[in-house]
Amino acid sequence: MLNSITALLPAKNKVVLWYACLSLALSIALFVVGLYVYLSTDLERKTRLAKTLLTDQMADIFEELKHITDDASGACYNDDITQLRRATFNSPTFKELGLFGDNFRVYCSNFGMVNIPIYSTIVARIESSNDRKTVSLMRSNTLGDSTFFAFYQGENGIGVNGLAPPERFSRLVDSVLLPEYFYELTIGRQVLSSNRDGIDSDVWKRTTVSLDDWAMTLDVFFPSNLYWQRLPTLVPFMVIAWAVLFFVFYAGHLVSVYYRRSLRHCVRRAIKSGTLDVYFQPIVSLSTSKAPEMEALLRWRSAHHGQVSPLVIVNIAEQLGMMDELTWLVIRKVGAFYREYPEVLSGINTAVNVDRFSLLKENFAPTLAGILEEYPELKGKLGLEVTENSALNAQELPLMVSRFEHLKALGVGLSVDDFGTGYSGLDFLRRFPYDTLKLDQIFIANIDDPFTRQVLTSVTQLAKELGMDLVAEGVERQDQLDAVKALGVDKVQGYYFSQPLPKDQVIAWVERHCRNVSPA
Ligand SMILES: Nc1nc2c(ncn2[C@@H]2O[C@H](COP(=O)(O)O[C@H]3[C@@H](O)[C@H](n4cnc5c(=O)[nH]c(N)nc54)O[C@@H]3COP(=O)(O)O)[C@@H](O)[C@H]2O)c(=O)[nH]1
Repeated sequence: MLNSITALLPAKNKVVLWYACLSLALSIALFVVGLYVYLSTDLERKTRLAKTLLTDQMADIFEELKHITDDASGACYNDDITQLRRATFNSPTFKELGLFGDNFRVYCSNFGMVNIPIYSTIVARIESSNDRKTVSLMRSNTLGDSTFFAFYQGENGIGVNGLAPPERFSRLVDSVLLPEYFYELTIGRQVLSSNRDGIDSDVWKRTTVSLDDWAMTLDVFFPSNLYWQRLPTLVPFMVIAWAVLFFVFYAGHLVSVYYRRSLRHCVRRAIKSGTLDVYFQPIVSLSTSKAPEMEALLRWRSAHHGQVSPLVIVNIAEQLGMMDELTWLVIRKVGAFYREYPEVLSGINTAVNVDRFSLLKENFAPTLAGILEEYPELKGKLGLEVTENSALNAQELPLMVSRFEHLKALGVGLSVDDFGTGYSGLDFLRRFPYDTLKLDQIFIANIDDPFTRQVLTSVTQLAKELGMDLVAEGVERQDQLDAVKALGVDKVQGYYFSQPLPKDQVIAWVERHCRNVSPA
């Protein structure tokens, strides 16, 4: 049903409605389950507390009785009666106290001299208990039915029994468990205190603890109506929790949307999913008027950020440590391009830009060899363009030479990109077996400048002497083309001939210009 409602709403409202429903369901669940857990835990905790209080109370009672036997004379003199009366008056529990002898007959009480036999079952329990004490629940002449009795016999044979109405004994339990819980406190099978009759609903949980020394058992019940009475009182808190959860979810949603739409995240996703595009820019040979080479260049239109410059993508990939992944992605796309158009591309090489730090890595050449196995169409057709944007240190220099040799052995061509702007000086050219030197477009843009022209003349001569191909990048106009021609540069890349093009357009371009290359 929610689906059919949300189908009618605009996207933003749908999200709000979903989070509102989710947070409402969670806050209800939180309080519904939480209340049950709370009451169950509370029941356990209060039952344990009641047991502790009962145990302490028993200890106090017998301490009280012991004092009385310590001072008793063994007869029922006035002093004994007075002492019993005083003790009864001061006792928090007992309403009546009596003394008994080793024949287990009560001979003296706070009311005067008496002669009452103690039941044989109780005598047996006193005699069998370790410290000669027991409790019982029975009828007494003075306090009536269900009187709580405690018996203690001292080492001198004189014993004392204390009588109390059960509620005097159980008031501590009441103070802990009432009014929430129902309970039943029994001695043996006799009920000492209980409000169990009041349970008028299902019992959801029952906890039982025992005071084994006294055969006392405390049963505590958690009735369902306690739960249903409490639940409505939590509604205001549920509403607050709903609002808080909604705020947290919605804020989390906005943060995640912001993150997912961030350029960094979009670039990562595009690299992972391989949704970046590769365009191709022809490099034209002036001597043959054909395009024997192309440069593969990244292109990407993001749904959220529009057209993103390859420089930005490369920069983010560097920060994310994904440069290798990016390089392999581009090379595979070039491989797939060759597989798609084997005939048109049969005489054309393609260069891919590579980060110098990727080249230094031990696994670079082996991984590239693996890709060349994957795309045999690329063998002998792939070139790498390396820009020297930072100087190599003493350890990197020999390493780079060996990496270059490995790559050459794979049949991969190597070009110095942007020559003249980075660290690619003359010493650099001497050390590395580059095939091609690409003049940076800044020189072509300033080709009218006499000093620039002087530099270009020297570089062109040097490239020829070293047996390297020379490519002039960034040729846009006829005068620039004439100038590079005059310098003796053979290969030209630039908008004068073509912009970087998507694969189907570059195929059309190659087919159109395969014989005669003219300006775009
Ligand atoms: N590691 C990788 N780096 C890459 C990859 N693809 C691109 N890049 C790097 O981004 C730089 C910018 O590339 P791009 O915006 O594509 O610019 C190239 C050409 O479009 C541009 N060009 C070519 N002819 C002309 C011209 O006549 N005028 C003009 N204003 N610009 C022109 O020059 C850039 C050529 O790049 P390069 O030869 O590499 O210097 C680019 O420099 C790369 O470093 C990639 O896959 N991996």
